[in-house]
Amino acid sequence: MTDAISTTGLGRSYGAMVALHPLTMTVAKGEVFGFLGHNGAGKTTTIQLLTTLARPTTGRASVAGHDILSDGMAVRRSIGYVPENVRLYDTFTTHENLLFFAHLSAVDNPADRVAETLDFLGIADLAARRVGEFSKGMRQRVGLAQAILHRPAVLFLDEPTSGLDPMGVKLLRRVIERLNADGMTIFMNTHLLGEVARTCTSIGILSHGRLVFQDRIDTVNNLYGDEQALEALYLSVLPEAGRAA
Ligand SMILES: Nc1ncnc2c1ncn2[C@@H]1O[C@H](COP(=O)(O)OP(=O)(O)OP(=O)(O)O)[C@@H](O)[C@H]1O
Repeated sequence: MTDAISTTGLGRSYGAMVALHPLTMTVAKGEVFGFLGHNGAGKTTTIQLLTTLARPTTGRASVAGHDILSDGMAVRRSIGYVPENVRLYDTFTTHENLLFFAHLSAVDNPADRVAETLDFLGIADLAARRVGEFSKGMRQRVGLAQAILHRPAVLFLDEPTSGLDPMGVKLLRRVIERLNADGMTIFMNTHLLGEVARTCTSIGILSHGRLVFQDRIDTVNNLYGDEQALEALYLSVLPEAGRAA
């Protein structure tokens, strides 16, 4: 299997509102895929379908080799997901939260795995603190720890940099690189073109629920050069965004 994600005509409507028009695309194993698009373009909807949190109204998809409709449990076991607003148990400490999730996902040696994951992310100092008192950026980091506890094949990140300070963004970039170097495929929704140019190996751009661009980032960089040029590409496929800018 070479594709981490494969969709065929995958779509979702809410009543008359089409959030995602039938989407056919693949993300190869080992990619860091950046999913771009304006507010309301359908990025979160796509992640919700691929993580089995929402059911498609058309089409199908497989994630880590498992069908999202017929084998949702296997999909959920193979993925990690950090939503834009991480949900944690506020009265528990970081360690208690992670231990709980480690038991839920039946990892071997849960306490060791929690400690390793906290060390890996450089947040061991948060272990004994209660999550309810954390800033958004701190919660994001604990959410990321939770998402990678079971070493998923595919990691979904929805706006992972929102709430992070510049140092946090830099640390996240390094974490993504290290996870990817270990073979994890990363699928991230983001608005930060600079991060995409630096971190991603391929990109897709959604506009009003339709995929309007997909290519490898080195091709984009060769064609368009630097970050400003990626912005120019982005605005050229989203003409209405260009007018608003
Ligand atoms: N549960 C829902 N009920 C009705 N409409 C919805 C629902 N969820 C999403 N939508 C609509 O689907 C469209 C796509 O939303 P989505 O959240 O996927 O966009 P997005 O690209 O993630 O946006 P953002 O960058 O602002 O997070 C929007 O028009 C949104 O209003």
